[in-house]
Amino acid sequence: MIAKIRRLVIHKIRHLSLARLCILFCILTFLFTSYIYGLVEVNSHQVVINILPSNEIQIDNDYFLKDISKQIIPKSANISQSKYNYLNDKKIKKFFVRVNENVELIERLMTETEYKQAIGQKNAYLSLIYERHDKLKKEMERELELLKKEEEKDKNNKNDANKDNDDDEDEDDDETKIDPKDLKVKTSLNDDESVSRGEIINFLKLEKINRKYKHVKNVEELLREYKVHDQDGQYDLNKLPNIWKNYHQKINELKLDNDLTNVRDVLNSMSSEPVISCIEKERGTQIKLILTLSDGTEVLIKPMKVPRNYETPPDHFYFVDFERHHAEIAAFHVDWLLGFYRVPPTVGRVFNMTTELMQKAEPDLERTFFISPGGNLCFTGHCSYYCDSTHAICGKPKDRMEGSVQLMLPGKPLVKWDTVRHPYRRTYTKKKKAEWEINEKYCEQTVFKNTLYHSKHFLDLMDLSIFDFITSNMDRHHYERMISLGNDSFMIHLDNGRSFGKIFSDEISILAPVKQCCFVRYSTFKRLQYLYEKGFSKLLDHSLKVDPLYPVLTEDHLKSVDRRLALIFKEIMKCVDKHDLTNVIIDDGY
Ligand SMILES: Nc1ncnc2c1ncn2[C@@H]1O[C@H](COP(=O)(O)OP(=O)(O)OP(=O)(O)O)[C@@H](O)[C@H]1O
Ligand SMILES: [Mn+2]
Repeated sequence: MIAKIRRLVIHKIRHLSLARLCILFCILTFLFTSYIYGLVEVNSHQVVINILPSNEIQIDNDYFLKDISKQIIPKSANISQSKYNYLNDKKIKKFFVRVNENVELIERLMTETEYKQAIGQKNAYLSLIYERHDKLKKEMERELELLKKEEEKDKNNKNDANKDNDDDEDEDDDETKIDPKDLKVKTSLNDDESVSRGEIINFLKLEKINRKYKHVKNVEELLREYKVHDQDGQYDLNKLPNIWKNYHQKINELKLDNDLTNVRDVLNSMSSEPVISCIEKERGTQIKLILTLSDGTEVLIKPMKVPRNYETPPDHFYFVDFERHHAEIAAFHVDWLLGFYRVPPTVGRVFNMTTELMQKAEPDLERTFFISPGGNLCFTGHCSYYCDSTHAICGKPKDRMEGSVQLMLPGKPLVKWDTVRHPYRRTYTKKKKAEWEINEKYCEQTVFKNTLYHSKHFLDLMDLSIFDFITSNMDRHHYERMISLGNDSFMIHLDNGRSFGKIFSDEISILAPVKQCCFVRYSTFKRLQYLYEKGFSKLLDHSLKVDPLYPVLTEDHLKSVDRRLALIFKEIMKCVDKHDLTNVIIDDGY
């Protein structure tokens, strides 16, 4: 009997281990096939399972730093100082002390006489520009009139001579006609003129006084004005999607909406609202989709093309670099931590390509969908770069696709945008260098002389350079502003898809505006110091935890932002050696 029981137990155990073996085998096969089919994405530091999270993303309220003046330390960000070796940089620490000792000088308001003098100088340059503009316009008008008179004469002559042969000539005439009304103001002074550094500093400082009296316009006012002048009810808030009430209306001349609750709601809805329609964004060099969500919100999608640890190959130029969805998401968080609020809310989302994209796509786009030999759903779309089947966007696996989702900001006819060519634009050619790359004096010789930068724009440009250096974005050819909110409205930091392409090296040329012009906005400096002292990468990682595609940045990417922050201080310190502290760190009241 005992022997019988023993045999039975042994048999059971054998059976059990066989079952265990079976389970183990199943798990291994699952992991292996998942890996092969891309269900599991291998990052440099951890394995992420790409499964759509629950609809509600949990957003941690603590991490968003609302206002620099309050300097809230996120409760849950427990920062271990020892991890950040750079914090021991004695020179940077000493520099902070020095800045602190000079706060009164930096923050000092101009005296009345200084103010009047600065305004006088600024207006003198402006009137010079407008005088020239008017003169040129009048000359053009005169020429146009002469041309018209000659034309009439010609016509009369032709009518008299032979009436048959005038078809070709008419076309030629059309090209020479430029309407003087379309003449853009040339904002730069002439080559033989110059503006001194001292003058520029005064122009920037007078903004601090101007700001006190400035009315900060917002989109809500534009809506009200529109209603007064136009009764078609196009912008009737009762009919407009909620996003207008909850976000767009609060965009103002200084920044996008930075109300934590609003932004949290926008991120939540963008990552979960059902898709109503899907079209391709026109005129893009790389594929971008515009989706309308069920709550009426319009969003811009950049699909995942490369994994998180993708590095731009050393032989690839910035202008052929792939756009990266994770870069768009990370850039939003960097901008928020820097306290700029100039990147529209951006969040990650996993799409069902069949039901959310293909079935909602316009016919032209829908036709580009196909099933790959690997059995995954793919599409190419239409664009000038990478919209061919070798670069198709394919589900990983089947029809699951990651993408960045960015809120589309309001545009025409309510809000007019202005696009400005960046003065430190690269050439977008393989061989030619831009002037700023070969001329160390480019800032004084060109930027100083542009009256557009005799305003807070100049320090906005420095902010943009700092932001782009941190995110390593070499693709800043233009910048845009909502000029309906005012001529000095903030620079919108759009199109960050080509950032975070370098991980282990830093592209110091992105910092050229700061290096050459040697200015940094005081509030930006304080913000950078705050991030440095608290641990930038730690805060950034913490911030990114709210995203459904976390981890958005690899650990090496995170390390790179710490490294770059330290480099920014080193460049500012060099500037201070050259020009003195109060001529570099400028308080323009913004
Ligand atoms: N979130 C947004 N809200 C409103 N308009 C936007 C938004 N994002 C982009 N746009 C508009 O679309 C334009 C093109 O966007 P983006 O720069 O991302 O595309 P692009 O095709 O990559 O440009 P390029 O490839 O030439 O650099 C922008 O200049 C802007 O006018
Ligand atoms: Mn672009």
